[in-house]
Amino acid sequence: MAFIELEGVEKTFTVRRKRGRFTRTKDEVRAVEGLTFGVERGEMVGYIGPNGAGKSTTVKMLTGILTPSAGRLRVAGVDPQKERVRLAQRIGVVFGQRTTLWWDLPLRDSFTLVRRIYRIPQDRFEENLGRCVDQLELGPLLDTPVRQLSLGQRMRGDITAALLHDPEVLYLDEPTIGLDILSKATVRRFLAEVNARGTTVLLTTHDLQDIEQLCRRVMVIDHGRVVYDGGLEGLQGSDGAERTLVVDLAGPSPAIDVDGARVVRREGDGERQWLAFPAGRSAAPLVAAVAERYPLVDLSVREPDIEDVIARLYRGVPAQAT
Ligand SMILES: Nc1ncnc2c1ncn2[C@@H]1O[C@H](COP(=O)(O)OP(=O)(O)OP(=O)(O)O)[C@@H](O)[C@H]1O
Repeated sequence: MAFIELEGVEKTFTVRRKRGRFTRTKDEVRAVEGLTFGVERGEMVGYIGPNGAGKSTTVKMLTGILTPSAGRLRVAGVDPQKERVRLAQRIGVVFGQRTTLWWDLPLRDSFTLVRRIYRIPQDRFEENLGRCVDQLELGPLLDTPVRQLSLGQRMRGDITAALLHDPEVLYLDEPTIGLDILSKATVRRFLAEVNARGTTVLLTTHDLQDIEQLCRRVMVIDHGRVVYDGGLEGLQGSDGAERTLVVDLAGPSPAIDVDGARVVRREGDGERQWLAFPAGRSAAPLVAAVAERYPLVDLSVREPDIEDVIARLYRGVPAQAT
């Protein structure tokens, strides 16, 4: 059995809506339907999808906050709904949009409270705190009340709070949202290190650079279903994705006309042109065709833009999955 395992998991919300003065109707929202996947111990997996895809609902079920309407779910062998408190000792959660720290207390006191809540032995607490403070550069901030911290500083505090009890699994929901470039780099470096030490990480983010830099595996979810599960490279080579051949010609030229590619951009009088072609196809025949008919001086191939590929993937999924 995988470390995190979901089998046919569904979650339906019933929403009561007022229609007219006396009538109310019940609408069903299927947040997650038939979700099946496994994550092995020690993996770091990107869990991405458009707004409303069902990501938060999944994480809430994995932490035991929500109960699935159907299906089976296990985290580290534990059923989150039945043993939520026991599971809490083994997982850490960071929600980028809201803090779990105490607003009026200095950062240091928030960490002490976390120690008491999780009953963390003093030596383990000190060792973990020391490492986080050091790597996340929190030393000068320990006596600052949380409300006075910048978003990036607060986020680093939240990540620390989630790791003090040595969780085996870490769920991260938008851990770099709103951070400046330096804070993002610090947080990413730290998360890579946390994962390298053996913590299993499920990372939800809209910043695809987080995924590119941290995750070998990515799951794309849309309308409550997994629509892609694999490496980022596979996503770049998936249906509809395109690579671009950039060609430099010896002089002005009309739009290049060759089979299997189309000009998407021309610079100057056509000395430089960009040709899009399916990502899964080899560039060699295309290069040969261009070289035969045009005065080719230089060329390069660009991989598909990952944002673009994912946008296509989202659009390609039918709105009403059956
Ligand atoms: N408590 C609730 N009651 C009713 N509907 C809900 C509830 N929670 C979520 N939903 C609906 O379930 C669907 C999935 O929502 P969810 O929050 O899981 O998406 P998400 O992928 O996390 O989105 P985002 O990227 O915006 O956070 C949406 O249609 C949402 O409106």
